Amino acid sequence: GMMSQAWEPFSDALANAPTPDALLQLVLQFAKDEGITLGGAHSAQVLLARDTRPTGEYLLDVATKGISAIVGSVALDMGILTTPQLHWMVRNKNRGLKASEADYFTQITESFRHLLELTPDDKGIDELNEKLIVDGANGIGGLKLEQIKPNLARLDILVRNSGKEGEGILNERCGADFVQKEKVLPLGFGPNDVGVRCASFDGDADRLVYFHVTSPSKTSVDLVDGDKILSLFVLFIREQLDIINGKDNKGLLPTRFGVVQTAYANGASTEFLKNLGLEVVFTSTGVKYLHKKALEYDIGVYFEANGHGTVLFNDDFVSRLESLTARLSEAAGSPQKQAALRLLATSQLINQAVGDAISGMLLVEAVLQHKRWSFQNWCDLYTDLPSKQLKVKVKDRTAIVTTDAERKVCQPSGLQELIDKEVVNYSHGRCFVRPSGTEDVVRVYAEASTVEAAESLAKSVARHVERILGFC
Ligand SMILES: CC(=O)N[C@H]1[C@@H](OP(=O)(O)O)O[C@H](CO)[C@@H](O)[C@@H]1O
Repeated sequence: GMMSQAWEPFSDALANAPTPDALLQLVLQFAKDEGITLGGAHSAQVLLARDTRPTGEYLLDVATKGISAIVGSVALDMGILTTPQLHWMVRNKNRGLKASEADYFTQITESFRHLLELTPDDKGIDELNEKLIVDGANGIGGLKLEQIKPNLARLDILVRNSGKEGEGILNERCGADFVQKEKVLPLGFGPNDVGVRCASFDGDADRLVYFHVTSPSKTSVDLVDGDKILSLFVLFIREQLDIINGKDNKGLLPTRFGVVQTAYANGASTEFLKNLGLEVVFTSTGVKYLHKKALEYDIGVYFEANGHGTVLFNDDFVSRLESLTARLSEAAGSPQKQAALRLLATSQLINQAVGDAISGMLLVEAVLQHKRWSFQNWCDLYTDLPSKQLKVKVKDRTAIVTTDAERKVCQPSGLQELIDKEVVNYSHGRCFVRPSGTEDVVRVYAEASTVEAAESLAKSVARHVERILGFC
């Protein structure tokens, strides 16, 4: 799982230790405070993996030395992997399950095949729907996808920016972050791709977005971001739960089904989900918050708009689901049994440890085939409100303190009132500011009914932030 948040100050202190001796003292003090016996009977296995960048080997070497310096701990080099593969391995190892890369591939390709077998008979697939072009961001995800491609039935996948030697630089003008933020074609895509379904991974393959090339003469794309991927998953899971439980959720498998978003979720997606009668909750930005919240449900779906997310199935719920499928064994072809089997296969396919572009993509593909939906059907679920994000460099970004899942500012006083005064001038206006957790900037996000209005709202609020916090 995620590192305990209470340990974050310690990890910050470690990273900033001024001397080797200070570092040693920090480790000793921390071990004492936390009651950790160093060099005791308990050993620790630390699983390491790296990406394709030239720095990888050096980093692996120093990490191995660091781990070996702690008596009783052993470093295991798992090779070159995507981030979600490594998370999956750690989770499986801690549960005493098979945890090799071959096991990962077998699990996702088998559960994908199983889901396709459970597609209703009357629903076929046309040729266009089988075609999928994937932008691998010149990272590790494209290489891994090439490996499993031959084992994926009913999918004709072409990988570009595949990470092969010499094809391009990691994340440069390609990848999920680029496509989602810039809303333009990644390198290697062009007029010949009009009408074909395309997906973009990020460099370490933990984010996924989809897009369509709109016209041969334009570089802009129709984007399907994390919010719409979440909405597709939610519709599919709800459909299966409704088959099992009826619309009142009082049937064979009463289920607590929750959806978790952040303030960056497009307002149109939240409205869409609420109109389905779903419980939508908000957390602060960052997967560690979303993941924790999603664990509170029998089935918890979370996504950041940037394409990072997954679907979590609670262990008890999976046991109930398994015994239900066993009980329904007499009626193998019954709709309820089929729906229960689809949920089980979904829990096997989608990574339970962290967001995973490869397994997420396979679930998208299985659901589109299940629903017999084109990319356009999916796009038309709802229309995104235009939005704009800006970064403001200030003297001290931590002067901004937020509340209500970062949607309101409580410090410095007066700033929230200024934002509110701007927002009322815009139809469908929404705006929030927060200090970034990964860059030394304040992020401004605005939404409104037109692109121009969203930009203008974001700029007005950015000016207030600069004035109050001091531009730098
Ligand atoms: C607006 C945005 O995209 N924020 C990103 C970014 O966090 P910030 O705290 O906004 O810098 O990096 C995080 C880690 O990758 C990611 O989880 C998050 O969604």
